[in-house]
Amino acid sequence: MSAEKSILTINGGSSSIRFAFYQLEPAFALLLSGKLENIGNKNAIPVFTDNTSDKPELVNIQQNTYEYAANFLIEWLEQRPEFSKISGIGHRIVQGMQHTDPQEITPELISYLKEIRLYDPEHLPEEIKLIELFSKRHPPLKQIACFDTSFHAKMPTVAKRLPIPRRFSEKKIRRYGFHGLSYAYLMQELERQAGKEAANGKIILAHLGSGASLAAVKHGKSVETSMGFTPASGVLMGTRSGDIDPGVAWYMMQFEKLSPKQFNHLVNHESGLLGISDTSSDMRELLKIEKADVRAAEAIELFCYQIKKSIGSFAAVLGGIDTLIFSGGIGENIPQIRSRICQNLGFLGIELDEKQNQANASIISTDSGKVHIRVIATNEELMIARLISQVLDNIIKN
Ligand SMILES: Nc1ncnc2c1ncn2[C@@H]1O[C@H](COP(=O)(O)OP(=O)(O)O)[C@@H](O)[C@H]1O
Ligand SMILES: CC(=O)OP(=O)(O)O
Ligand SMILES: [Mg+2]
Repeated sequence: MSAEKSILTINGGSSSIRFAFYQLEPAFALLLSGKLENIGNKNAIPVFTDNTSDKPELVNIQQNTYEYAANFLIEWLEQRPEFSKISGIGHRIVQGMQHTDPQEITPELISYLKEIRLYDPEHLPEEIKLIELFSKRHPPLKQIACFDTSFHAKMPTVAKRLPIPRRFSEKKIRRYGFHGLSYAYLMQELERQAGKEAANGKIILAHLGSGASLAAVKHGKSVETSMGFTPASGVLMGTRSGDIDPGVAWYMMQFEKLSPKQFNHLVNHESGLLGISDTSSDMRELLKIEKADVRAAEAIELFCYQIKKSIGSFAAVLGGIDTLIFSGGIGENIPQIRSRICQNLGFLGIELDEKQNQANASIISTDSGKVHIRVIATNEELMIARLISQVLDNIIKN
């Protein structure tokens, strides 16, 4: 691969798009990165930030639709000198069902993703839109899909099963798990920081962002994770309910007369921290008001409680725990939340060093605590770049 070559990574979510340009040789120098946030959020203006500049550019996007925001971003990217040098674009694709390995995005793959796009209406439609916009404007550019499910693809069958009639497993309706690009990056980073032996142990990874999940990893392999068939499941999140009694779905449809679309909106956009607090999906905001507003306090309490429960059950699955890793916007930046999650987990060997924790240090466990507790900043974009570098040469040759 030529020394000039670089790639663009795109991480498109339901309300944000993150991007990064990486040089491939020397690998993986970051050339430019940024994000567009608040797309489609009723009360917020989408904001575009260029992270790498000395004077970060902050632009308010006038029209709050995904279409407009995506077009704005693509036009902005095209004007960067870095764009003319890219040899491919890597996309994070949240759900691909049986597709898990990084692969070229072909017309066949796009039509398959379109078939399943409403399985995850919060991520897939927007991800497909971005791919199609790039291919319309730059047909020769290779685009590569990197699936968020890949990290969990070899979970034991028992962890993949859903206890519904067998015929649905033929339709591949099962547990998949997500945030896999983040988990793969955290595992590589753990090995780099703590060595092979640590990365081979019993590990619980907590990716706590506006979407949140946990994974249990043994001998480097995912054995359990909190999300299942869609990223609406597992622990409660910023606006997502996480797991709820299936009977609640019945109640909502039968008695509250919610349509499937309205139910999806309820569990993905009106629930979680926002639903309980009635105020905000943003943990920082809730922490500011929790003393004065019991609803905010209750939302935070339930978040920490559910994550604590997941840690306990994952420790049971793993038969112990050697390392606990906090990541994502909340996991990386909010000591009070880490502290509340870890409270009373001493029986598992989880003991926080509060001074280190308050300092957001990379190791936040006490010397005597059996479990190594770490804070690692995740980097899904860099993981996409690493994955692409392994397949791009072959894709270009073919
Ligand atoms: N620098 C920060 N300091 C404190 N909290 C943060 C910070 N960055 C993000 N958060 C919190 O993390 C959550 C968003 O996480 P993030 O990982 O940025 O979300 P996303 O899933 O969209 O990538 C919000 O609840 C926010 O309050
Ligand atoms: C899989 C998932 O939930 O992703 P995000 O947190 O980016 O919404
Ligand atoms: Mg995220």
